[in-house]
Amino acid sequence: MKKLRFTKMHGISNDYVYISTFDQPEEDWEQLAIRLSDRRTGIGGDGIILVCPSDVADAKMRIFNADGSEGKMCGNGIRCVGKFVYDKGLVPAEKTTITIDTLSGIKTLELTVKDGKVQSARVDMEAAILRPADIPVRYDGDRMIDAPLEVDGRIWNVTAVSMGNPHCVTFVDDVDSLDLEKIGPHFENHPIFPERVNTEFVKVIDDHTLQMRVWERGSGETWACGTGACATAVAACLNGYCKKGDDITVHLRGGDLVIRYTDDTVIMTGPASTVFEGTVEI
Ligand SMILES: N[C@H](CCC[C@H](N)C(=O)O)C(=O)O
Repeated sequence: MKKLRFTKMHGISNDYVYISTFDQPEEDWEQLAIRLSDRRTGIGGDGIILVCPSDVADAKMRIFNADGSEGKMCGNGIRCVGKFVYDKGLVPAEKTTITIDTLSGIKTLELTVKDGKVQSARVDMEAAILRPADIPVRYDGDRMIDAPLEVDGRIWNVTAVSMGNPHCVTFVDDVDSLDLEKIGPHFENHPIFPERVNTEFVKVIDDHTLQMRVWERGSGETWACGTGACATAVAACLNGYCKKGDDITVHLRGGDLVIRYTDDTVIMTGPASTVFEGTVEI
């Protein structure tokens, strides 16, 4: 029986099983993501994240959702990958600005370190993508902003944004009362999103504060979504609720992220936590 070493980590309760391939062999990650994510028969998580060697960055990450599908970017995940790489000495202790390669390109992180351990990270998430074909979303206009969309018999106004992965943002008067288990899958699998979609349900608190719940592609409702918080802040600016250049606090079920949307990039700042280490028989 083979054993696999893992580290359980989370970014404001968006939790993943982190596995290093610096010193462990490749496996069937799609199947393992399904098995290890199960909160009763597995380790439990919103998916698994691989921390791999890279020739072009300090490390490379791959993320697999709980249904085994591979995502192209994970905001809460990349902060934890930065913590994993630094805390385990995969970069020198003086190196607190690191790069992580992803399927959505190389991202730069500025790590906040205390007592030799990363507490949080400021991530340059790069430019928001708004061209429908690049999100992708089947939509004729040049950007999908505040557009009506029928989902499960109701009309919602949605804004489509990619942060390297697809997001559908809709603004509502109250997020706490939404039945995401019912409505989430209808958004996730809506035919206008050929690669499915992550959906953010957002209440505007004021011009620099948002409250958000998220139904993630491949994982269902998670307690936080970093790329989703970025897409939400971008959509709030595009819809006139918030202003470009301001720090926007996004309240998620698991905690807060601070997002700044400028003309050429999106900056996300938030915590990263290690819960426990272990080995699992596979
Ligand atoms: N479910 C997402 C990947 C995880 C993103 C999220 N956990 C984050 O923190 O950005 C997708 O399939 O695009």
